[in-house]
Amino acid sequence: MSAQSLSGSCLSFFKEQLPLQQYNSWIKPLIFEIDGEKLVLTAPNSFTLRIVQERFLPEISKRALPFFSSPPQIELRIEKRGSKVTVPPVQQTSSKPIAAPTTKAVKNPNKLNASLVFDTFVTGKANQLAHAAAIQVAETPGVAYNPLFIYGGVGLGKTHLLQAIGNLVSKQNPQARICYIHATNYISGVVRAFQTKNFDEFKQFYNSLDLLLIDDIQFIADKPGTQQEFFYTLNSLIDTNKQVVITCDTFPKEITGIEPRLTSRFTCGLTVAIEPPGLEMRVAILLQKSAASGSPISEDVAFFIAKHVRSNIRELEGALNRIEAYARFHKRAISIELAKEALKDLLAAQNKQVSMENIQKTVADFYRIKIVDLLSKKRTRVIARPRQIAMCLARELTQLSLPEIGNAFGGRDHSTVLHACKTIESLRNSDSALNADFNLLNQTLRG
Ligand SMILES: Nc1ncnc2c1ncn2[C@@H]1O[C@H](COP(=O)(O)OP(=O)(O)OP(=O)(O)O)[C@@H](O)[C@H]1O
Repeated sequence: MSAQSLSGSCLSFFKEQLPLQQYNSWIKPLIFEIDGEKLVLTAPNSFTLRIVQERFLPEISKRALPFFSSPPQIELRIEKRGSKVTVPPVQQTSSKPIAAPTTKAVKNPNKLNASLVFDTFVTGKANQLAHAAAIQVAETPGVAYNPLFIYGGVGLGKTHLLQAIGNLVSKQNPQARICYIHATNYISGVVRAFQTKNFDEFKQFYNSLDLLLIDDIQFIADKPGTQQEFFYTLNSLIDTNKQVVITCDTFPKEITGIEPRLTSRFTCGLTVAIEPPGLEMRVAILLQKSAASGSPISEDVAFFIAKHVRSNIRELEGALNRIEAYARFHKRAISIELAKEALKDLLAAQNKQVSMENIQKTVADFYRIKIVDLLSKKRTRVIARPRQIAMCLARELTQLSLPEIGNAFGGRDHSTVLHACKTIESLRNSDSALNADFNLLNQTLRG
């Protein structure tokens, strides 16, 4: 029996049971794989993963039973950059090669990527603080902000900045001992150190670094052994003025499953957000990327793409690549007409509006409140704030008018919706945790 039949069984079950928007958001993107006696489920992002874990796992386990000889172990993963984040062997890089602490020579996908430098990083309001902090840290490692903690949604440039810091430090000081590592690989290193009882070597390796760049730290959630080890590493490096830079998909205090002493250590240097880029910045990125690839596009075309691809920079790059490939294949120059043809599927998908039902359900799930409360007259902060966020998202993601939105939230006045939008806009500037929630919800709803 194959993973395909298992996936088919789950998909058809949930398609019948759930509203289409929910099915499309949470179930359809899942990848089902069978690995021996294990079911591996891969979700496109951590939010989807959390929702699946909380709401659908029992039913998925039930549906999986006939495909295994005993109740299967279920492993959850997140898909990243076209490949899945699993727990591969430890790899690290250094401007001066450093022996890996627990692995034999392996291919090194975590090597510093020479193209991810500050010169190719376009800046704008959404990332200028993070960019400035990154430059300062790269120019004076261990002195300015330690650790530097950069957080933001998927595909917004966190890895790029992390790598740019590594590349600049390496250029300025070729002797520096630098390690760029994805958190999943760090976890794997801890596991191997346990297995091979090689903790001294493991600790020694990390404690000897001049610069530790650790990507997507949220993956160490619910891994107490790794957290303990990382806590010691972090303290040891910071205490000896060695620079640590950490990236994460959310604000430190918002990561669940991480010990408070560690999250509090994360915030003792500088915490900066990267936000989704605005229209002009998306245009600037497209112009830069197309010029770098040798087929510069016009501003008109860049505006056209940027207006339609709003979720993140990785998707912007994807759209540009698709247009360039389409133009090459058809031997035509890039124009708005050609861009429309190349992005036909994407544009068609976008025309399907995000529904009010999906916004309310997603926000309620996210804040763990009931939809009826969201629509009720209750004014307690735990209900009122998510309600204002949902209204603000509805304004941004649907074509509905203010009175229509008010109506959908238990018959409220249009001025209440306007007030909610203004409140959230202002809070997004002053409350970084709320801003991160808003961005995550926005990205999830946009799909
Ligand atoms: N400001 C920018 N200027 C130019 N390119 C950018 C910028 N931000 C991101 N990119 C490009 O967008 C792509 C995605 O960025 P990156 O991998 O750094 O995102 P991320 O925030 O680490 O995402 P994830 O959370 O999925 O790991 C990369 O190819 C990167 O070079």
